[in-house]
Amino acid sequence: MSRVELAEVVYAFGHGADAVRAVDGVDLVVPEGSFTAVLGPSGCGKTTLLRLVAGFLAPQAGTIRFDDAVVAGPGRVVPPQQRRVGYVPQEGALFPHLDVAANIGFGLPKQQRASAAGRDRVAEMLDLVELPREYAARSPHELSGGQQQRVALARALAPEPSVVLLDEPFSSLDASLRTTTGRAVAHALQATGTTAVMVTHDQDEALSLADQVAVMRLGHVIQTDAPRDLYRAPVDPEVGAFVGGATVVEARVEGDRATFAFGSAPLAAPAPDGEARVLLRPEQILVHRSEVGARVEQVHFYGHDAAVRLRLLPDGPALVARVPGLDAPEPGSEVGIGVTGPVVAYPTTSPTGVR
Ligand SMILES: Nc1ncnc2c1ncn2[C@@H]1O[C@H](COP(=O)(O)OP(=O)(O)OP(=O)(O)O)[C@@H](O)[C@H]1O
Repeated sequence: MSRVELAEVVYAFGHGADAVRAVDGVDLVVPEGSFTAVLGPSGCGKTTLLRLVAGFLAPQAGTIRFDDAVVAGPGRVVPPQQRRVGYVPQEGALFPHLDVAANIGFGLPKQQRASAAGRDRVAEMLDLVELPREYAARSPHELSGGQQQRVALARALAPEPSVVLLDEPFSSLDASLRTTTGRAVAHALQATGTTAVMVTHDQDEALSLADQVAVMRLGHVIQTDAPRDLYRAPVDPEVGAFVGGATVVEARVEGDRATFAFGSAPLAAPAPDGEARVLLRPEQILVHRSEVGARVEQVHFYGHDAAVRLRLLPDGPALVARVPGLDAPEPGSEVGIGVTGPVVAYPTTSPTGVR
């Protein structure tokens, strides 16, 4: 398994004034054996980045390394088949005319495929992705979408690749299958110590499955962090809102605290004194029945919890709080609000702050 490193990688589609810089100077380190999610909205350059790592595209500038070996850089481009990359596409990836065993064995050396060692490897891979061994004889159309994606991962892992690349691998699955398949895939990658890069536009998927998340915007990677750190201290409010529910309110920073219209909170990270905006997560906003400070505008009940949309009285900004489902106040009622836990403050004048 390899560490993957991208340094100042650029790829533009088209030429001159019409060129689209899909990947615009990306730096990214994927540690050996880690699972990195590249997260960003549609069109931000995720797929292009993955195709550059796979070798389907060659960068116009910058360098891509697998461990110490340059696989793409000035004057050198190693073709995809020599990079030993496993690729798991969105769907429909399996060969429909081959059974599961032949699909999984496809990337193994020819002499190994029909041998006992090849059959053992297929069985081992089925175990790894938590599918019954009997499925080896099935055709892809006899499997559910989630099972097909597990087989696609087994096929990618069978030849022991340097790195596995996953391109929105669960996007065609329904919500519950997405979760179970995602967990099984993450578990198989971890069990084999595989270096993996997955692109996704789904923040829940990125935060729950990956060891580190690289957030992309307009061709740039703007933050790479462990899921918790990304959620707790996003580099700017836009990243904060992209990775979870967020309300941004005006505040004033003094020392290690931020004060805003309905209270104050300690800072999660140092920020300069003065005018600022703070990012509040819905679960940080507390609702008190005994006080009055905000009107409940809407309640979205999800069972285990509820999203409560509040308006600061008399005519202040809107906030969203997340409370245990059965504790949700009634729409139209008036409640008090507070904030728990540290907050991140962004100077109002920051070039990355919300304008
Ligand atoms: N073959 C192409 N020719 C011209 N422009 C392209 C081509 N492929 C992609 N682009 C442009 O490059 C940018 C990045 O595309 P890319 O497919 O990498 O984004 P993405 O983040 O993977 O999006 P999605 O989540 O929708 O797949 C977009 O602006 C897209 O329109």
